[in-house]
Amino acid sequence: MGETLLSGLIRAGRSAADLVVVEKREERAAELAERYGVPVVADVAAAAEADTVLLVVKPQDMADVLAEIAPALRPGQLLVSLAAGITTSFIESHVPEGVAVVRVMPNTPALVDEGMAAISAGTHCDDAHLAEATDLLRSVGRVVEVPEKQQDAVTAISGSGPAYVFFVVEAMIEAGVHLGLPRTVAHELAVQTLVGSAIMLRETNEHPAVLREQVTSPGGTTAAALRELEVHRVRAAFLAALEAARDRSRELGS
Ligand SMILES: NC(=O)C1=CN([C@@H]2O[C@H](COP(=O)(O)OP(=O)(O)OC[C@H]3O[C@@H](n4cnc5c(N)ncnc54)[C@H](OP(=O)(O)O)[C@@H]3O)[C@@H](O)[C@H]2O)C=CC1
Ligand SMILES: O=C(O)[C@@H]1CCC=N1
Repeated sequence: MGETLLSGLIRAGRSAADLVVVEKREERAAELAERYGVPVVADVAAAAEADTVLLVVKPQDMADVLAEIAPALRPGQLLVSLAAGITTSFIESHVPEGVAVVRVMPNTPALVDEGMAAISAGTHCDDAHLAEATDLLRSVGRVVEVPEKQQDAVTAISGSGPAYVFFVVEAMIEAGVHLGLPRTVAHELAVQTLVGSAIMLRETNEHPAVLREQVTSPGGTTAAALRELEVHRVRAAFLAALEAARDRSRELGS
């Protein structure tokens, strides 16, 4: 996720000289420096001099990283965390008083500048901090502000969401192959169907149920397929899946 954001910031015209990446593994550091022309350092504390620090480590590593970086932080700086589940109050309790914290839940379509990010302000965050975080994330897609208590649900829908979509496409390709289509053809049909449907959703602004009804001819093929999806409780499975993701996000933050 960190590299996705880094590449987006550079595409959006941020100067590589204004960025510093922290990467401890030498091989990976060399790869990032070569690919993006950014300075890459191994010492977390060295990056703490930046006005804005993005934290893109796993939730399980967050306490260790905060312990490393905290002594070098100063009030007024902005910390932007992209970690699932980690609350702004957890971060605030590990850094000096007055450091501003913004919690963000991004997603991987940021790689193609079609990301969806939800942001929530912590206690010491002013409008300028929130605007800076919004600006960073807007480089790679859309941004909404949500109350922090909604972030676990956001994680379940848009943070993890791309994986569900890829899973469905994968299942459609496998089904196409099962029906006798060459794999390359099944792949192209499924992917373009997804892209076309996604653009329709955004451009028509219609409810998905309306668009689904337009495909569903009375007594036709789509009705036959949708009946099977209902019999196999796909809608209920999505509800259970998103609840599991929401619960896991809460767990990661506790
Ligand atoms: N993947 C996704 O779709 C999304 C991820 N997120 C969040 O983004 C964060 C990163 O996730 P993801 O990119 O998938 O995970 P990765 O494991 O790919 O990335 C985590 C990175 O953190 C580095 N790291 C770990 N410990 C330290 C440390 N002490 N100092 C400096 N760097 C460290 C790792 O380096 P190394 O490889 O050398 O160990 C690795 O590059 C998570 O908190 C996740 O919740 C949020 C939304 C979507
Ligand atoms: O799977 C995860 O925990 C991360 C957070 C949202 C998407 N990926």
